[in-house]
Amino acid sequence: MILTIDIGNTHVVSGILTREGNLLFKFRTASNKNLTEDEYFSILKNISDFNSIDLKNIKGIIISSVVPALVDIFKFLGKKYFNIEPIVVSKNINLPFILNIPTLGADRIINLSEVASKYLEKNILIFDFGTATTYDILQNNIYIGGGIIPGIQMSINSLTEKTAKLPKFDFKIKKNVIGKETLDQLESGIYFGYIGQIKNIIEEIKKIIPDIYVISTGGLGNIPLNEIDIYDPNLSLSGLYTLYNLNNK
Ligand SMILES: Nc1ncnc2c1ncn2[C@@H]1O[C@H](COP(=O)(O)OP(=O)(O)OP(=O)(O)O)[C@@H](O)[C@H]1O
Ligand SMILES: CC(C)(CO)[C@@H](O)C(=O)NCCC(=O)O
Ligand SMILES: [K+]
Repeated sequence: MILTIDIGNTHVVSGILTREGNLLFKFRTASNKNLTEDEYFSILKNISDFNSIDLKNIKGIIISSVVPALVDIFKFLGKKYFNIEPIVVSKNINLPFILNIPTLGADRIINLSEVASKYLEKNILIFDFGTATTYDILQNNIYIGGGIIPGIQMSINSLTEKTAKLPKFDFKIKKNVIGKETLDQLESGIYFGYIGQIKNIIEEIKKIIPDIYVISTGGLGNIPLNEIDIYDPNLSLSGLYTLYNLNNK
């Protein structure tokens, strides 16, 4: 079995897959810099027991992180509990696409790796709706660039934290762009405003690459937009597995 660990700014998403790549289960923990490798292991052990998985079968670990302070904790975990030196995703490992931009986040590298190996013939645009929303473009298997905007939850949080009278609310699909009460107005504004940003970005990119195939991922990526061709909530996890196989000597 293989353990995949995707460390984001809000959540760490871990997965356990069979050697053949079947996902047995995945779980989310907060990206807590104060947690030790022992505390994280006890969470992993509990959830594995619940799923009747014997962790002694783990033979490989791969980590991607956009939080530098959290990488060591998971490397320690690998060594202490599994006697494994985890593979850490960076631009310096074997990648199935060409990457010439040195600053790209590891979470974006894993998404790109998965689409590069899965959709060999296509030009691809990936949206990832995490803490930040990112978009990335792969053309002829070369990473040509992308963009970064505030995440949906982050936009909601800053709007309600910086104002005395605006209540907390959840992102949800709305029919009315004209809101009535405050809550209704917040929901409508964020929904149509956010969707509008995404539509406009896709429209502008299609002026440059008309035949681009659009994939979305991330917890809030399941937004109903005709412009998005598919939603793949496990893109990051599959990407980690793909990179494990490319880099496991
Ligand atoms: N399994 C889930 N159940 C309920 N909500 C979810 C689930 N997964 C994601 N979400 C929601 O979607 C949001 C985005 O999730 P995602 O895992 O893509 O990114 P994140 O954890 O917020 O950010 P990052 O990956 O940058 O840490 C979460 O903040 C959460 O509100
Ligand atoms: C943009 C985020 C925060 C998205 O998680 C992450 O990918 C990151 O910190 N990236 C580093 C900068 C870059 O991707 O260009
Ligand atoms: K993520």
